[in-house]
Amino acid sequence: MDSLSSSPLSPYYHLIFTASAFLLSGLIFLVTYKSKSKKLNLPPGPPGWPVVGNLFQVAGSGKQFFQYVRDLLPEYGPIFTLRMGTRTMIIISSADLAYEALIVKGQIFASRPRENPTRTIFSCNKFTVNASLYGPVWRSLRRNMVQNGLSASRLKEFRNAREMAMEKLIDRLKNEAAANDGAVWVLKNARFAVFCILLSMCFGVEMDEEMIEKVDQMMKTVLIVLDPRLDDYLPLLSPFFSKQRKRVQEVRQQQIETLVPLIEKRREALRNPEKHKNAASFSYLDTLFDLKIEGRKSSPSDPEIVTLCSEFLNGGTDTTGTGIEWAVARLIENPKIQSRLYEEIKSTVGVNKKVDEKDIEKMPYLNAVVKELLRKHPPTYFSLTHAVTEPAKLAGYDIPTDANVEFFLPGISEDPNIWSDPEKFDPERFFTGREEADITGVKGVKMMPFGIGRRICPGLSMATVHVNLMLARMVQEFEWSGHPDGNGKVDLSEKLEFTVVMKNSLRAIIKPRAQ
Ligand code: HEM
Repeated sequence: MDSLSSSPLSPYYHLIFTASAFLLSGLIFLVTYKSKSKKLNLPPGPPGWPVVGNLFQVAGSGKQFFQYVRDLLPEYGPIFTLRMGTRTMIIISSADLAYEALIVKGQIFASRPRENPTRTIFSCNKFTVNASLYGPVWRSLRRNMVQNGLSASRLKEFRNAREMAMEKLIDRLKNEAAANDGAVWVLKNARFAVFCILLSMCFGVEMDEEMIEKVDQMMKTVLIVLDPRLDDYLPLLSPFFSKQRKRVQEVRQQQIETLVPLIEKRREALRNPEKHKNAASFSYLDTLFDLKIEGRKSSPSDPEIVTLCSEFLNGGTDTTGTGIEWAVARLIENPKIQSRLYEEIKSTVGVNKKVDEKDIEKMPYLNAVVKELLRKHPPTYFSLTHAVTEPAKLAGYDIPTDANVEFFLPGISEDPNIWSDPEKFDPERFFTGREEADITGVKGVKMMPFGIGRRICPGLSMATVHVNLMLARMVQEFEWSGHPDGNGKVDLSEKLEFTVVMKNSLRAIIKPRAQ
């Protein structure tokens, strides 16, 4: 995701003239760059300008970045280069090349690129699972998250938290609908529900709704300041961004001040369990206090713990919420799919019992709807940015170690060469077994909403449970239809907001199901 999941750079477009003033000083860079890139056989790409490369073409195009990339595919094919100021981006959009890079040459393509200064501050100098270079720190942090935080047995322990969050979600929807002639906002409510689950898994302490809102608001503020700026691509311009740099420091401070009290509260609960009977018996945070990191003597500091907890919360909140928003939109657009799903729910759990996560495995149609959802609407259109650990080759081109290697996911999951009717939202393709796809990529790649290979999303299993469970509960309780403002129809336009959400946030009408 990195730079790619951001909004376009158009607000900075006026700075184009300022940038021109720097062209001269950038000439030295250009000469060095040219002599370096001459020796390299980089993938082709649209011709750019000196120093700034394709940066202003992208920013001035008026298109979202993913749209800009999508429009280049017919001309430049499955692997091409964009030069964004000092960054070289290599964009890969074919299943075969993704498989070759991330599975066959998985170890070489498993690292991350250098970060911009803002990200370095929030990642505590790459001390997170997602940002760390391929090496001992990544191994220690990832192993801890997968084996201690997100293992199957740990996931079971949080069943209660999931059930409570589902109850709260249904109540919130009922109350909102009652106050608004049946209308509810989908993304906001789904996001909140998953955030509650992740918060309780992360901190293991009780929180009232006000505190939950406060942490959520803070996380959103962090995402906003993480949006890339022009000086991330043209560091020469950084003197113009001192106000923004100050803001970054303030937000980081605010993040620490919001989360450290929760960390302290958990420490206290662990020290005095008899006084904190409502605290969970386990939390992700517990695994961080004395975590051993290969090659390091000290366990994580409080600011590092803040960063690791934020990663846990951020990784699963918007991604899952976005998935639910698109799922509901598709069910409104296709009432037959919605009825069929409801019929499956009724025939699996009956009318009096609420769907729980054990039922999900017995619902092949629900599973097919969710898989089709992740194919057609991968919540992030780019996987996180990769980098190679050593100079490499892909499709005969050079991949230098300082390049950002980006995987454009819809290029794969909507490829007409590997999918029939890829444009169509059609769960039937998976339900009937007409088409199949191994989501982990091990047996071959056809879609990769969670990435594949060594850096595959460690939250895959949990996230799949969350999406299935939430969707099943929402459909079990309510019949969903379009809002009268859109004449009952849904507008499927997209926009980038960390994840790719609906351009017009989905407002739906809900009607409780007759029991
Ligand atoms: C529907 C929900 C989710 C989607 C679509 C999703 C998608 C992704 C993608 C595309 C990547 C990048 C893989 C790569 O680098 O090639 C990723 C990485 C990651 N995800 Fe998720 N994710 C989801 C939920 C979660 C959850 C619930 C968590 C944890 C609580 C999580 C934590 C992470 C972490 C830590 C990484 C970095 C892994 C690494 O660099 O080794 N994600 N995810």
